Amino acid sequence: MQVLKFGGTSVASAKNIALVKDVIFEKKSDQPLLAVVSALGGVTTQLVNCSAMAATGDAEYLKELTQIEQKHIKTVQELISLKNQSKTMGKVKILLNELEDICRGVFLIHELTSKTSDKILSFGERLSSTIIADYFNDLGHSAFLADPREFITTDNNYGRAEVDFKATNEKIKALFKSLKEKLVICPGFIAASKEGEITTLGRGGSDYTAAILAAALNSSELEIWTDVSGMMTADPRLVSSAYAIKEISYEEAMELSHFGAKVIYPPTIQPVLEKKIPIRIKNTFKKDDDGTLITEASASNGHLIKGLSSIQNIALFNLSGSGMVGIPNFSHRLFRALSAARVNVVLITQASSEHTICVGIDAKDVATSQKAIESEFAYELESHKIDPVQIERDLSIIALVGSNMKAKVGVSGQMFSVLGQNGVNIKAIAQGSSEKNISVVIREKEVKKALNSLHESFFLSEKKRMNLFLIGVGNVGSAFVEQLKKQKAYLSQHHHLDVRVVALANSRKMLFAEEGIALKNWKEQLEEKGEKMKMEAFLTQMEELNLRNSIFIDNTANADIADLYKRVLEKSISVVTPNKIACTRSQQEYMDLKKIALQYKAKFLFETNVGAGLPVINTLNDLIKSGDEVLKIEAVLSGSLNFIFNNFNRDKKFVDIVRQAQKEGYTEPDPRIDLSGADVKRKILILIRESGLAMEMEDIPSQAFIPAECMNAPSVDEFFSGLEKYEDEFQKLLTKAEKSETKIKYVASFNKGKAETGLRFVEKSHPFYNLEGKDNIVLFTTKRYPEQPLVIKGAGAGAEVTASGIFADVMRIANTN
Ligand SMILES: NC(=O)C1=CN([C@@H]2O[C@H](COP(=O)(O)OP(=O)(O)OC[C@H]3O[C@@H](n4cnc5c(N)ncnc54)[C@H](O)[C@@H]3O)[C@@H](O)[C@H]2O)C=CC1
Ligand SMILES: N[C@@H](CC=O)C(=O)O
Repeated sequence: MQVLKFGGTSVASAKNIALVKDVIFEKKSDQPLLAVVSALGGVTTQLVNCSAMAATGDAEYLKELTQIEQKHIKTVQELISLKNQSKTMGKVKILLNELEDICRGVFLIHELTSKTSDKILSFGERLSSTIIADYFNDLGHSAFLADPREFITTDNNYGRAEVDFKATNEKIKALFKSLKEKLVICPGFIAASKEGEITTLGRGGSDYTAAILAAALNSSELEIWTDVSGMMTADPRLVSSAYAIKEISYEEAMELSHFGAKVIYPPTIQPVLEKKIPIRIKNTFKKDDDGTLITEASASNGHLIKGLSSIQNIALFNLSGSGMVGIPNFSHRLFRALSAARVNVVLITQASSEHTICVGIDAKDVATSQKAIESEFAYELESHKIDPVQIERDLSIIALVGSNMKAKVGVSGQMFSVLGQNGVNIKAIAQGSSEKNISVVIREKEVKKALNSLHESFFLSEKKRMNLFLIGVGNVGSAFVEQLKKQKAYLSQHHHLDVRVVALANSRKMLFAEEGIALKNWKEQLEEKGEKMKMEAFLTQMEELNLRNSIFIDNTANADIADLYKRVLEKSISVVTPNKIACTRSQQEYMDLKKIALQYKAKFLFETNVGAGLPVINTLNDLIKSGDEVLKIEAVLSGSLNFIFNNFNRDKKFVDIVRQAQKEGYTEPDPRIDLSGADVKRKILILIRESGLAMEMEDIPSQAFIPAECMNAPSVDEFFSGLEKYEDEFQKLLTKAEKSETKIKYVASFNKGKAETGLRFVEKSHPFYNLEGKDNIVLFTTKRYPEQPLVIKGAGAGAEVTASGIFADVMRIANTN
């Protein structure tokens, strides 16, 4: 006998029931088939509401009843051919009339006993099975309508009756032995007491009916047809990359279902589990999907875990106090008090110091639990042997589930590190010695982020998603987005990375898309769909989205945005920036940012602060980390000034070359920052600090080569006019260089604790002499490179190279997280 169970969604409408028919007709086997059906989707809830209303004397119950009637009548009309319709309609009407009479009785006497409630609820399955059996008969497939009241015998614990398996199994075997029909339709959920009264089997009742039948009839498999394609690796409403698990063991399935994957309700599968009958979960709406096969011992999926589960609405009770230590009776009293108050404890942890004990319960039980605990420990609380009970709400439990975790080192380490890197604080931890489940309690608002980052980390074949929040889409920012657009497919294929731009902003507009902005026409989208840029709104939205692996990229030269890094890092969101402002504020502020990044497990990366895309800071970091010491730095650090002096000649005016450098995207948004030497001062300061030394901007002297009047011009335009006026001064610099057969370079140096910046006329023999175009050069003389310095040289300005440096920082974060 093949046993299939169809849940409420599978039989919610005539259209869905037709899909059930397809599933049944496709079973080509000669074996008879038994289909256990639930009530039409939503009907059980309607019956509960209807009877509750009737019991309180609310005449509105009639409306609910009418809706129930209409739903069934409509299903008959849509499902059964005209010639057979009146027969089925007659049966349905009889049942509906009976239901109406019972509800009227409840309404009149204002009383709903659990016995009557079971009677009322039984109509859901009785109606659905009657219609479905007649539907098959109408299609010419003789179907037998079984009545579980005749063969599932229970006690009279109404609402959740206990099955008498001995009697039940005998009756089932006897009945099915004599059946001639190849197709049996059986209502789930209902049974009868020994006295013949209708009873119901409680939560998951239809699954239970199917499991009882499959076990009694020794079926080779039990199929549970529902509206999902099996047990998923995580809740698909929270983790979009979750997928159906192909094979899972009973134990794993029970761990997962207990923790949220509500495809099966563990107590209901007990009968098949005892007989080791496999259960297959299938999707009525996608019948060709594989589904999940649940067996005694499932094959490995090649990963450490089988799935992730989550339960929301959890509250934690924390009891602590010196009076608890070494008192054997303490936990017994706690759990007895909770049990007496009918509170289900979902999670327990106790520190080995015995100084605290922590229990997780459903948030709806908070008041009851608090009352029970405070009353049980009234004396200890009053005498301060234990501290006042601490309650934390708005929590969730998430758990890693899988037998493969057993005896594997580092699983919980991986879990905690992934959560830590994403700023998810763990409030409590529980792991049984079976090592099949590691549960942690976290804040409810972190659940989505936590599940997604764990899912990515434990199912390595999946893509790891990186979420970018980008402010500044000028020269550098635009080049970065364009590079990302080109590289997206490559990153996905070769690095398993799904890098998404979740937010884009310039100084006027900002645009957010949680699932990522389509980069094809990002500029138009920002213009057309973007809302007014407000920094606070940008940050709040980014924080509220609370996405895993988030990176804030600041491609501006703005001080107010640099002010935000602290707040961003404190949310465990990494910061990548070419903006030099944050790193060149006071030594204390610079150190604080680094400390905060470390504390919140976020990265603060700014490779492009010096030498644009050149690997200057990373090389220096590697030297220092490996124990080297910087003795001297000599460098040309301004791409724009190098470009200007390399192109300045008798045929070109100085101001025109400066304009060209700006046009080419080598200067700062405000070119006065370059021409004043401030940009170079910032860069050498960053190198000194990254060498592990302390210094302030004011400690670095610089020689100005631009007349003060020009530098102090109130606007960039007036600055350019000023440059024009002082052309003769610049020509003098050229004459000096020509006469001395030198080249003009703006040089930064650091030696014996002192830094300097300024113009130098370098001779042919100097390594800076042949520095072309917009190139930078950095010479590090260190303890390990004492004679020949370590040299880094190449393009030191320009949107493309800078963008690629930012890209490299993003990849560093993606690869370490
Ligand atoms: N151009 C280069 O070669 C290099 C530049 N950098 C740095 O890159 C950064 C960006 O430079 P560019 O792209 O050349 O500048 P840009 O002026 O072309 O672009 C700046 C962008 O920031 C936006 N922005 C400015 N203030 C804003 C605010 N308050 N809110 C939102 N958006 C704001 C602007 O709208 C614009 O989209 C600067 O910090 C610069 O020092 C670093 C290395 C090399
Ligand atoms: N304006 C800078 C580029 C960015 O750091 C330069 O000219 O070097």
